[in-house]
Amino acid sequence: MAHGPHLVIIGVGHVGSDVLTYATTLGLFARISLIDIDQDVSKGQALDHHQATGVPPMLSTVVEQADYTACADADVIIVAAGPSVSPAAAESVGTASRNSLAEINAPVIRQVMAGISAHTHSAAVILITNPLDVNVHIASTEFDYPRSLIFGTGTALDSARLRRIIADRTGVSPDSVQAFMLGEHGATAFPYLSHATVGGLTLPEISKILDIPAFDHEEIGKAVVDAAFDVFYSKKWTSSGIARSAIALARNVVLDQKAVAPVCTVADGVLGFHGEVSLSLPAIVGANGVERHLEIPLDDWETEHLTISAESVRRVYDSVAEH
Ligand SMILES: NC(=O)c1ccc[n+]([C@@H]2O[C@H](COP(=O)([O-])OP(=O)(O)OC[C@H]3O[C@@H](n4cnc5c(N)ncnc54)[C@H](O)[C@@H]3O)[C@@H](O)[C@H]2O)c1
Repeated sequence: MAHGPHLVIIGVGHVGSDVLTYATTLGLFARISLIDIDQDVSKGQALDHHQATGVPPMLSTVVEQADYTACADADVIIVAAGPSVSPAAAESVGTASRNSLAEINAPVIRQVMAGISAHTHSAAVILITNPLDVNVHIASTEFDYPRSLIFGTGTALDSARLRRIIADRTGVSPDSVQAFMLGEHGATAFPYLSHATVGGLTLPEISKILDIPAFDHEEIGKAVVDAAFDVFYSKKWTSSGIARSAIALARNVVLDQKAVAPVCTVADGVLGFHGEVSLSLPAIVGANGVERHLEIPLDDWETEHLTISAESVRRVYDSVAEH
């Protein structure tokens, strides 16, 4: 048995398989266990990636097919189980709504959480499956699992897209951009531009210095939300950005980075929420999972959009809640 950090990936379809690729490339884990309801898929992925670790200069990570008993000594569990929106379904209703997955993926998350919590209560569980915020609420409120250890990638991915857009418009590296999307991972996600910076400068300051058009929150918010569909309608799924986001969060846990990231958790005792909904807000992520939320200042537009987002998530959650 390999010693060192242990990652379990549950669901190794398009997204889980990219998570696996980034995880092996990063070399952060000594052992990676794969669980999928389709055992041919988990077996094939495990064999393929285990063989790939023979290629220099990759590390000798053990990649194995597994069942839920592997969760017992996991440090991080990443969940990408359950279907995505099918391009055919999206075409027939004219939109690819993540919320349309609630009915099919709520039972998947209940099955996955039952499997995990039968074997561990100490691994950080990072959820990817959509509708993300609803699934985080189910996992966090219906199971006796430490809440701080359950979180979703949430708007970490949307924030990466936002940083990329601001970087492209200002002509600087995304590394120099500090900016978050907040709220629902979905249509109502909104940009937190009042406190976005480029190289420490506010957006109005950098726009003036570079003599570029001012950033408008409605326009840029729509550009970020649409960015997912630009990928989806051409490639038919999205996987790279989300996989990198999930692995970045796993790294924050394994290396106890205390990084500030917009992750999805039950909002409780922050910005007027009392556990009624899960959505993405800036939080400190380290070895103990989501260690604390930051009570951020919001302007009127941001406050209004946070309320819209919370209402949207809660409505979908109520449609699949088990009372
Ligand atoms: N949060 C995000 O930003 C984000 C981004 C992209 C995709 N997603 C979501 O990630 C999920 C996976 O997307 P995908 O494109 O990889 O789908 P996919 O259909 O390619 O893969 C899903 C995998 O889950 C497995 N699975 C299904 N039910 C299971 C169960 N009960 N237990 C274990 N495994 C199970 C399937 O066999 C399959 O291998 C979808 O819900 C999708 O919407 C989220």
